[in-house]
Amino acid sequence: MSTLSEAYADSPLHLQHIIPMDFESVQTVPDSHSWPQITDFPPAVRSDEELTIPIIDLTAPHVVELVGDACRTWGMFQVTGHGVPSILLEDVESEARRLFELPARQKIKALRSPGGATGYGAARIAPFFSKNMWHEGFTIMGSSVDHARELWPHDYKRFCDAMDDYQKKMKVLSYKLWLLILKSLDITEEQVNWSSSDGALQLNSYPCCPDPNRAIGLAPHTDTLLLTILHQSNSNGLQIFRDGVGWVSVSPLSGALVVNAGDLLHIVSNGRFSTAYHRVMANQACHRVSIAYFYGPPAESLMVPVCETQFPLYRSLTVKEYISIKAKHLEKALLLIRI
Ligand SMILES: C=C1C[C@]23C[C@H]1CC[C@H]2[C@@]12CCC[C@@](C)(C(=O)O1)[C@H]2[C@@H]3C(=O)O
Ligand SMILES: O=C(O)CCC(=O)C(=O)O
Ligand SMILES: [Fe+2]
Repeated sequence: MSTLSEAYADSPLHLQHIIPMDFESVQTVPDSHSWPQITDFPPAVRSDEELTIPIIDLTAPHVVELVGDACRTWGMFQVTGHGVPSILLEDVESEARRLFELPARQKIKALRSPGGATGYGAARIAPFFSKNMWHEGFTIMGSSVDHARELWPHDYKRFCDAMDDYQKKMKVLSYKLWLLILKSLDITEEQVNWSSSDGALQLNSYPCCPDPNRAIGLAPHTDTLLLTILHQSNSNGLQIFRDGVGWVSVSPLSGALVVNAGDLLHIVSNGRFSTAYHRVMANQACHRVSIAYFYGPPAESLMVPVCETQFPLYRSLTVKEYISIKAKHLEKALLLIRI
C-alpha cells in the first residue's frame, strides 16, 4: 500500500525549487521574485452576489442544497457552525507563526528533501513558474515529530500536539462535508469505491512584502485532492477566479473556514462541481499565515466519474496516478485525462 506522502516522493524536485528566500534579509523585491504584471480584476461593476462567495451555516436546514449550489457555481464557500473550537484555530495559527518567525538558518534544518513531501519549503508548484513566490510553507502528513524536533530539539511537543489535534478535527469535519457533497450529487457512499481517507496539513506564510504590486503570494492554481479546508485568519489576500467575472477576493470572516473543491472532486462529480482556481496576493502591511487541510482518498483508490445521466468526461485513474500526471503537467492534467 502506498501513502499520499509516497505518491509525492515519485516526483523529486530540485533544491532551487524547495529553498525559500530569506525574506527577513531583503528590503526590496529582487528580480527573482518580480512578476511581470499582476492583474487585479474585476474592472466592471458587479452585483454583490457575483463578488461574494457563499457563506453556509452547517446547521442550517437546507445545507445539502446550499453546498451543492456553491460547489457548482464557485467551487468554494465559507462555513460557519462547523464545530471547530476557536481556541484551537488560534492555537494552530500561533504555533505556525512561531515556526515561521524562526531565523532562516533554523527553518532550513527542517527542509523538505527533494524526494520528500513533508517539512519546510517553497510551494510544490514552484517549478512551473519562472519567478519565485512571496511564500514559504511547512507540510505535515500524519505526525510532525521528526521535522518539529529538527526545529525545536527540546520544545517540539507544543507544536506537535496542536497539529495532531487540528488534523483530527479536520478529518472529522472533512468527512461531514464529504457526506453533504455526496448527497448533493446524489451519490451513495457505496458508489465510490474507497472508504477511509488520507490528508495533509499545509502551514502557509506570506511575509510582509515591500512592493506587493510586483510580487505574488501564491501563484494561481487548483488544489489536487477532493476538498480543502482553509483557516485564513483575518488578513486579505486570497482570491478565486470566476469565469466571466475575474479575480474575486475571499474576505476573511471571523471564525469561518473556507472550503474549496479540488481536482479529484471535479473528476468524481464528472465535471458537475468546479475545482476552484485561486491565488494569494502579496501584502505590505501584515504577515499572513494560513492553515490548509487537504482531504482525499488513500493513494491507491480508483477515481471513477459518477453521473447517471452523462457519459464519463474523464477516464478512471488512481489518486497516485493523478498526482504524478499533475506533478508533470500542472493545470493541463485535467485535459490530459479527458475522454
Ligand atoms: C497533499 C498535498 C496538496 C499540495 C501538495 C501536497 C502537500 C502540499 C499541498 C500544496 C499547498 C500549497 C498549494 C499546492 C498547490 C502546493 O504547491 O502544495 C498544494 C498541493 C496541491 O493541492 O496540489
Ligand atoms: O493562503 C491561502 O489563503 C491559500 C492557500 C492555498 O491555496 C493552499 O494552501 O493551497
Ligand atoms: Fe490552494
